Amino acid sequence: MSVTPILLVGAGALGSSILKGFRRSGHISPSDVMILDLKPQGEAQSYGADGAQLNPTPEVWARAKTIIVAVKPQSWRDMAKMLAGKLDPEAVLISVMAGVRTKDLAEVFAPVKVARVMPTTGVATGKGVASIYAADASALEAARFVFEPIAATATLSDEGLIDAATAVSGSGPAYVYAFARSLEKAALSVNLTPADARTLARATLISAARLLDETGEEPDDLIRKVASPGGTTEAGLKVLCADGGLDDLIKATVEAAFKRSQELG
Ligand SMILES: NC(=O)C1=CN([C@@H]2O[C@H](COP(=O)(O)OP(=O)(O)OC[C@H]3O[C@@H](n4cnc5c(N)ncnc54)[C@H](O)[C@@H]3O)[C@@H](O)[C@H]2O)C=CC1
Ligand SMILES: O=C(O)[C@@H]1CCC=N1
Repeated sequence: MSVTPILLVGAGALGSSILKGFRRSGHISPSDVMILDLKPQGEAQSYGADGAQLNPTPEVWARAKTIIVAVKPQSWRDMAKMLAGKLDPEAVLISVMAGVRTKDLAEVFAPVKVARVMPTTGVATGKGVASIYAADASALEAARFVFEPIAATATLSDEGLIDAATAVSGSGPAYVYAFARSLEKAALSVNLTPADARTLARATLISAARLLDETGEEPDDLIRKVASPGGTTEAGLKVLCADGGLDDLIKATVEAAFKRSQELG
């Protein structure tokens, strides 16, 4: 199976993160990448300088073996008008768009095979998260080849689960950043300086995540190691988790994102 050259359509927040991930992992080199974007910015430009083809002619991009579509769900049909009928029939199209269904993509791009992937912007670090769904074996293989070196992956058995993955991990980094923001604000309210509040909130989140990663321990076990009986953490957790409040809030958050993902297509 030949995965390259890869055509990335849309080098915005996520597309650029994917490019940065390729740079980190080295499994796809810039010379194996073509980029189509209406207004190519930073990472796309620097890929161009390093050998990627930036907005090449259709004769050139039509040779792509893998097409990664990373435009907004609302603009995919406009983008499709430009690509449909011009792609290599043996190519695989990987959509990272929330909500847009395989059935709709296949209708426009057949006989090109389709995979759906829901990554996080963390792929930029080479340690993102990506959920993968493809009914076709070659499409699944291509999606794994592209994303496994830059993300912890989950292969989903049913396309409907992509909406769930979108709500949990696709959107998830923003929930974590929102928590960081709240912790920083709270640090100010107990009189830390803005600079210290920023450092402590961020470093706490990063070091806690690192411990979760490196120890493989369950959150409950890690909580027990922080929370002394009758101590400060216990006092804080009594507020944070009172009456299942945190569970309820996160559940409602994920359900709202899940519903929106179902609507987006
Ligand atoms: N940002 C994120 O964390 C995640 C985003 N996604 C999905 O990735 C997709 C892209 O999202 P973002 O990167 O956040 O959006 P974005 O707005 O930052 O990037 C979209 C890019 O597509 C380009 N574009 C639009 N129409 C085009 C066309 N016809 N031809 C070529 N380029 C075109 C724009 O110039 C822009 O650079 C969305 O479908 C979203 O659902 C999925 C997972 C995570
Ligand atoms: O907010 C969104 O719709 C996209 C999908 C997951 C993350 N960002």
